[in-house]
Amino acid sequence: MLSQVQCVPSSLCCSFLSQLVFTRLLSENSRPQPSNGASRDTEVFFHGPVHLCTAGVRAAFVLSTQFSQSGQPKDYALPNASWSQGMLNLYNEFVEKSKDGTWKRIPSYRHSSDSRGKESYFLQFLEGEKMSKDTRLFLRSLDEEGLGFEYVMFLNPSEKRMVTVYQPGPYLEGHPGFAHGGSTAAIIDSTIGGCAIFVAGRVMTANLSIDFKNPIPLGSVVLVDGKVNRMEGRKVFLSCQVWSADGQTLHAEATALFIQLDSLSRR
Ligand SMILES: CCCCCCCCCCCC(=O)SCCNC(=O)CCNC(=O)[C@H](O)C(C)(C)COP(=O)(O)OP(=O)(O)OC[C@H]1O[C@@H](n2cnc3c(N)ncnc32)[C@H](O)[C@@H]1OP(=O)(O)O
Repeated sequence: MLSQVQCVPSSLCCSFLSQLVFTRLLSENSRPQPSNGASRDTEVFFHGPVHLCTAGVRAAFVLSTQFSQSGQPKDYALPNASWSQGMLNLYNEFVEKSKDGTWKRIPSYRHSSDSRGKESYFLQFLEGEKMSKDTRLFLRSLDEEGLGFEYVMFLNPSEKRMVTVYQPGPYLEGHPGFAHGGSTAAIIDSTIGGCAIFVAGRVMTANLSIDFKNPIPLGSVVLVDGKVNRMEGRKVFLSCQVWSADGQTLHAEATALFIQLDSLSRR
């Protein structure tokens, strides 16, 4: 099957009120699912008015889950209870590879305003843009662990390569039991987007072409492996493959063109 995907939105803009409504929808209608199994019980419906009391409690919950106990922004690229053993194994493998500096784990925050960690050079370019504190980065837009995009990225600077250890959750369902192709496109776009930002600073996706080879079961673990192939002026050419954790199944292959938005070159 050959499909072309262009233009994946990079962020979701949520007002505070819509966050409250959204978190209530989640609390009323969803139950965290075991991440190692596909779930069909993932549709969200609105049943009634939002009670302020409940919303307040939910808001407090949301805020408390976005910050660690030290008050620092929560780094979402660390293991949580929804990660399967397969996810942990791949994560540990790359943590091990990071000990000599070859690879570098990329921290990941929910809001653009959380992007000031010392290693978050990928996201610093957002600081100059007018985004409110309530603006959520697309792949981190859910409040509960394991439902959507669970992932951690590792950068290999010398190879201009980024791998993402990725476990799609039940909210990303397309065909029953499998990840929607748009969600696969989003994780590919973000993985190679990180590569492109690393070599070229501020960039946008101009073209993303994906061959979907085999469906990705929800709750399974895949490795998204992207790299920069070459740069020509402002054009950054990249490629990416999505493999099952055991390396036996090629789920998707992609090529992409990103365009550098200004002359700021980071490498
Ligand atoms: C770790 C943290 C993780 C976090 C990392 C987070 C990463 C997030 C990644 C998300 C990225 C996105 O989804 S971004 C959202 C989706 N993308 C967009 O919305 C982009 C919309 N398009 C645009 O804004 C524009 O078209 C641009 C910026 C792409 C290009 O406009 P421009 O700057 O005026 O450049 P332009 O002169 O048109 O083109 C420059 C050169 O590129 C070529 N070019 C332009 N577009 C194309 C194209 N589609 N296919 C072929 N070639 C093209 C032109 O021919 C030209 O070549 P020559 O004549 O020089 O040879």
